[in-house]
Amino acid sequence: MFDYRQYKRGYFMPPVECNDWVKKEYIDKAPIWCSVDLRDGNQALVEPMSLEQKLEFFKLLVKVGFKEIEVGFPAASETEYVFLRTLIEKNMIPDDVTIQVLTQAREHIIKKTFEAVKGAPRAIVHVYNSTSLAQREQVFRKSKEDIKKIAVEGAKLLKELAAKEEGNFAFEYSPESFTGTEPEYALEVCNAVIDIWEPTADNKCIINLPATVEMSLPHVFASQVEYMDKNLHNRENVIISLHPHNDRGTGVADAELGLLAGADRIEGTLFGNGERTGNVDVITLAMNMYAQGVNPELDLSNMPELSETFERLTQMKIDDRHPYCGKLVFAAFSGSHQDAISKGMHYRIENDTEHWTVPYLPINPEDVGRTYDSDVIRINSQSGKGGVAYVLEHNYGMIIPKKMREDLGYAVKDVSDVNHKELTPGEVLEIFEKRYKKYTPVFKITEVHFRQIDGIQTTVTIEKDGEKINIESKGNGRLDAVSNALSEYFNHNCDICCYEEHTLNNKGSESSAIAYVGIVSDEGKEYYGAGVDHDIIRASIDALESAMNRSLEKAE
Ligand SMILES: CC(=O)SCCNC(=O)CCNC(=O)[C@H](O)C(C)(C)COP(=O)(O)OP(=O)(O)OC[C@H]1O[C@@H](n2cnc3c(N)ncnc32)[C@H](O)[C@@H]1OP(=O)(O)O
Ligand SMILES: CC(C)C(=O)C(=O)O
Ligand SMILES: [Mg+2]
Repeated sequence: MFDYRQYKRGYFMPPVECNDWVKKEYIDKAPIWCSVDLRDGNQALVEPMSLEQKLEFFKLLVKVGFKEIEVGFPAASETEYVFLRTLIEKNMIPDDVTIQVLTQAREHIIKKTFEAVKGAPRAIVHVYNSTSLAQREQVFRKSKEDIKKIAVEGAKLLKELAAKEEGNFAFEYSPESFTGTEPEYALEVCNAVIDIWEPTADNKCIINLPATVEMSLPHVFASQVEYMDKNLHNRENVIISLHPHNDRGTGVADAELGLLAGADRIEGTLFGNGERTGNVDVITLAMNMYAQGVNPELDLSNMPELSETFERLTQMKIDDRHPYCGKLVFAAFSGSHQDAISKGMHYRIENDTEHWTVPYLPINPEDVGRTYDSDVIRINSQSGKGGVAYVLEHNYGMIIPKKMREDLGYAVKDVSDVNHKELTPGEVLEIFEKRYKKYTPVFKITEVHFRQIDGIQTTVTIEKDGEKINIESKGNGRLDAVSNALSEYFNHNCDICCYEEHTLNNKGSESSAIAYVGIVSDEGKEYYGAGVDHDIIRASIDALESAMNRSLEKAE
């Protein structure tokens, strides 16, 4: 049954208008980040991570710069318990990192959690119970008062056990399923918890507002957060944390608007792994800040390493289009994008190396460990001359003349179209060489001599149909003289419409020159050739020879 009428909106708006967040334009500082990869991310995996895998993941999170890491639900399984004990007993928790553990608001589970966390230098104990209308009615079958009591009893037990234990404990409470909870009621429960914990400036507590299941447009969530922000008791000593999931595909928007609405902290995961459609993706959030000139306070400079480790440890796959880290997110196949990127890159070098403004690339791919060579301009049948020229320049130092680019662009596009495949830079070079270098189906120039008498006089020896022929001619310059010789002999126009040359710095060999020559045929069509030689005259004559051959071949 595909019937929309079975669904209705399950969220609740705050009782008063809460839309001050609308006036804020952007997020101006990084929130407190808390990774929940090892808990929420892990509980969503087909095969939760082993001890060794969790240890490696923990090190990765520390390297990225998380200062708060939810390491698990120690009452859940032996692996979770042993992992936590290993971190503590082997002193693996850096001084500036605080671990966090999750527990249901149930006495035996809270007690087991405190046992597990014994000896930790610092820990956030995170307790939760569901508060939504649906969970109250269907799962717990309890009144609002009874559900609040679960939270209050849990909060009391945390305080009591922490007082008995040696250690530096902070507390976090989540009204789980907050997004399906009436905001006034969520507020009442959270305030009851805060009143028990009595947080101070030196010992703040965390109230975590989860979008356990995303139920609304992100602006509704932001209004709910703002309502809590404005009405929580002892607000200055409370850290408001958000924990968005991504059921509607707007987890990032929830987090961003929620931060505008007053939140201080974000719980999320790398690449958005997590229950169902995932937790909010911390990488996208952080990179969104970074791309607006705000320090995200996470080091995401080696995205390929992060991606590889994540995929290996979780068996999850990062989508090719995943923001900032997918394989294709910096790739431009289409002609107009390539052209703009290529021009933007040149503009950057010539005008402003300090700021990144290249069209179509929100950030510099090199910032996250990607390369221009293989990641940005990629060639297929959607590509254009700008992209093809960029690939040759970037990979082989060839600066294709503007006039020649269209001819080359269509030649490359056609090959890709016919073969139905992307072309590597090497294959683009091969097309260039086949088409323009030493292209001699009609004749070959075997010798050229010049004499400087009354301009330039030349004898050009060509080989045609197995025969050697000497042609005498003259011109204003050497190339002009050879062009005249060919034109006269073949009785075919060979006017030069394009001539450019530059040195080619081939790694490992002496530098050579490349010349590009374009000629106009009798029918007014342009034909191009290229030549490479240590001697620039030789390179130019080779280029002219190829262009003339193509022109004659077409005329035949
Ligand atoms: C949104 C989230 O991600 S929340 C985190 C979810 N993560 C996990 O659940 C992973 C780890 N969990 C587990 O390993 C197990 O659930 C355990 C070990 C914690 C508990 O196991 P069990 O007691 O066997 O099972 P279960 O979780 O089904 O318990 C259900 C009971 O706890 C109650 N309960 C569930 N959550 C809570 C809570 N947060 N606070 C208080 N009671 C709760 C239920 O109402 C139910 O009560 P009932 O026995 O009276 O019907
Ligand atoms: C435990 C809570 C915070 C949770 O994971 C959720 O509500 O999504
Ligand atoms: Mg969650």
